[in-house]
Amino acid sequence: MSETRLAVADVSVEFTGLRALDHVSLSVDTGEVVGLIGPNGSGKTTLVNAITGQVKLATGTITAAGVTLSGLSPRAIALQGVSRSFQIVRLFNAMTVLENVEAAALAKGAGRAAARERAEALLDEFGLASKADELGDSLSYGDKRRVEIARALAAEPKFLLLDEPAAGMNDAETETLLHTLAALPEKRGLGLLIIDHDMGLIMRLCHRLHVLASGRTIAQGTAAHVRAHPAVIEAYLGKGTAHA
Ligand SMILES: Nc1ncnc2c1ncn2[C@@H]1O[C@H](COP(=O)(O)OP(=O)(O)OP(=O)(O)O)[C@@H](O)[C@H]1O
Repeated sequence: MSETRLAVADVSVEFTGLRALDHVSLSVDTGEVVGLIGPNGSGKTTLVNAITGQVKLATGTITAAGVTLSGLSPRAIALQGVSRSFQIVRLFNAMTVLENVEAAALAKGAGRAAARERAEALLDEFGLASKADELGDSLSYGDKRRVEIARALAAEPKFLLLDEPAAGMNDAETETLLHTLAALPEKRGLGLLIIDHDMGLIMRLCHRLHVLASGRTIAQGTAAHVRAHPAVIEAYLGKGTAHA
């Protein structure tokens, strides 16, 4: 079992009357960016929820750096070095940007001075230093998304899972985010799993792609391999959408 791998093995998730994930296996190694794509309702967010303990598994196991995550609480999973952002941003609106990021470092056990230092460095990295004292609630949508990623990183994760980080960003913001995210795996020694509907972003950022349709893996591999895969073409064209 690899000490540097997030491994999802044979995972199924069931909701009443619906198998949202059907025996899915996927891995993310340290230093790697893996894109999770697929049409609407294909199970992408459910897979991230399964990894972070928000939904129960009907089959399978999930390990991070050799530690079994399945069965642990979301908080215990976070403490094992798995951080995430949400499709719908969840900031502490009554706290400042700096406090939002600092809180995540404190929750992971950093002392006050170290947490402040870590939070300030992250705000710099994400172009948010000038907004440090603004309340979460007052930020633009793009800024909220950046704060959420900075907050996830404040926990110094081994694996970072991002659910549509570029949603609602304009082209310039997306471009800046692309460069920031691309640098993360090497700079911070982490593995990145990213869901996004922006295929330009996904194709440029990811080393490998994993494609879901109706809860099943239909293709995986490089962008070139996946783009040419008949099942992928059919899944997208069949639904009349290119939404990932
Ligand atoms: N808590 C839940 N209870 C019941 N059904 C759910 C729940 N969460 C998700 N589903 C269903 O599971 C399926 C997969 O949903 P999921 O949100 O994982 O898809 P997705 O690929 O992330 O979609 P999108 O691209 O639209 O965000 C959908 O049919 C969805 O309606």
